[in-house]
Amino acid sequence: MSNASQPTNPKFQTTPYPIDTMPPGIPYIVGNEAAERFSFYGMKAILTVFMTTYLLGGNGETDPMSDGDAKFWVHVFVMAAYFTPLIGAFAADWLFGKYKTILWLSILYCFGHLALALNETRIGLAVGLGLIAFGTGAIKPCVSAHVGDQFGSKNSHMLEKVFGWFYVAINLGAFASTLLTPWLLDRFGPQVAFGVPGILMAIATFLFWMGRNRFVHIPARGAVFFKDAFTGDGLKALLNLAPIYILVAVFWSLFDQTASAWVLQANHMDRTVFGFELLSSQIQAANPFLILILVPVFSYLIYPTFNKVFSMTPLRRVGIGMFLTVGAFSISALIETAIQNGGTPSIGWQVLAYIILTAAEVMVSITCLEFSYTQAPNSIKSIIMSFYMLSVSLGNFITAGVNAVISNDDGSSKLPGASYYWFFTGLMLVAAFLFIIVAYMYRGRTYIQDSAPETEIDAEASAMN
Ligand SMILES: CN(CC(=O)O)C(=O)CN
Repeated sequence: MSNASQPTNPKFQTTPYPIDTMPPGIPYIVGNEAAERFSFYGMKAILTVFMTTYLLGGNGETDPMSDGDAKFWVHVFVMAAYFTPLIGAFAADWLFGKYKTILWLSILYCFGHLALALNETRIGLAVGLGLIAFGTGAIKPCVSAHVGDQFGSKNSHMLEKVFGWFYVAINLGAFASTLLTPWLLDRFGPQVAFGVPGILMAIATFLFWMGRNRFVHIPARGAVFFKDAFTGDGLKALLNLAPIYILVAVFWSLFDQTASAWVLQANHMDRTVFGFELLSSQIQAANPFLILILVPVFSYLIYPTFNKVFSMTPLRRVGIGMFLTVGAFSISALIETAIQNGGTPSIGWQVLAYIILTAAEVMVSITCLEFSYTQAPNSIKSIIMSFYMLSVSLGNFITAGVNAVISNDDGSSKLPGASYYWFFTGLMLVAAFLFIIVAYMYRGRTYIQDSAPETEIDAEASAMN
């Protein structure tokens, strides 16, 4: 299938380089992603504390939100940030191609950071978060698909490892910013704390532009896009993947509570580590830090070792990851019981929950990224990636929805204390069992940019066996 449906700059390479080594555009994409994720996670890390402590009213006095409202709005924001990928994917695959879509929307994203840094009221918050949700979400599926587009049949064997390293870059940025921005907020206030992530987003945009002559630019499909996307192979791939994404949404519903419920829980824990008292929002840095350790451990030790006795196919990894998430949330439920009984448990218990949850993330999230890319027909790679990202949006919709339903008028909760955590643990357990059935029934095909698709049987074998 030819990709050259829409004109593109004639200087640009429009098919993968016929090489068996690392494509030359990868360092620019990975560098861009690390800086962009620094900006996103830095801002997100301080969001709950900003809303519940620093937010100003129209009269310039502090006018903070309640814990319940902050939890609700954080999840609405993340839900929006993972809904807009669909818009970016349409823009990229149908009209503009991935490069232009990413570049223009990144500029919009920078303005979002600017609004947060310059206006500390609900207006600045709404405008800033609106622009950021649109920018970060709409570029996200395009960036992931752009990684895959750099590879052809000769170097496609490197895809699994590259998606692993891509994820490491994300978390390198996230780790640095999750430690730094809470400290900036505490020390210098919201303008500096929101301003620094904005500068990093500007650097991310510049880095991406620098890579323009090294990238493979797969052109947009133009008029034939809708036919490709919603008939034949495109529709089949979407329908095959939909049940998987719906169940993976439950994983994200729990995972993203590390930015809300777990931060609020950490307020009631003993956060002293080696004589230093960490801020409750800084504990979130445990996740990206653990990713940096666990990705190589899984790639080079756990998967190869397990593969000798039990093939760790993509769908099996995702299923195991879901059961691990049940374990992680059970620990947070037990921590909550201890707090309700008047205790001040050590933050070490939450770190233990983070270790299990991050192992689950490696198995669910990285696998889904690579799996979604390979299962998507070539002309709608961004679209399929955006449908995967909708599962994150759906997950946060579930969390925001549950929080809205359980909140009483007086600010108390219908699921008080540990019952809140047990509710989500039970939901995850049900989803994990259903996933076993869905994975068993999955039928799909593998597509790489310059090769013919594998047959259903081949792809099924590589997915399940
Ligand atoms: C949720 N992610 C992926 C991302 O793209 O941000 C993480 O890396 C969380 N550790």
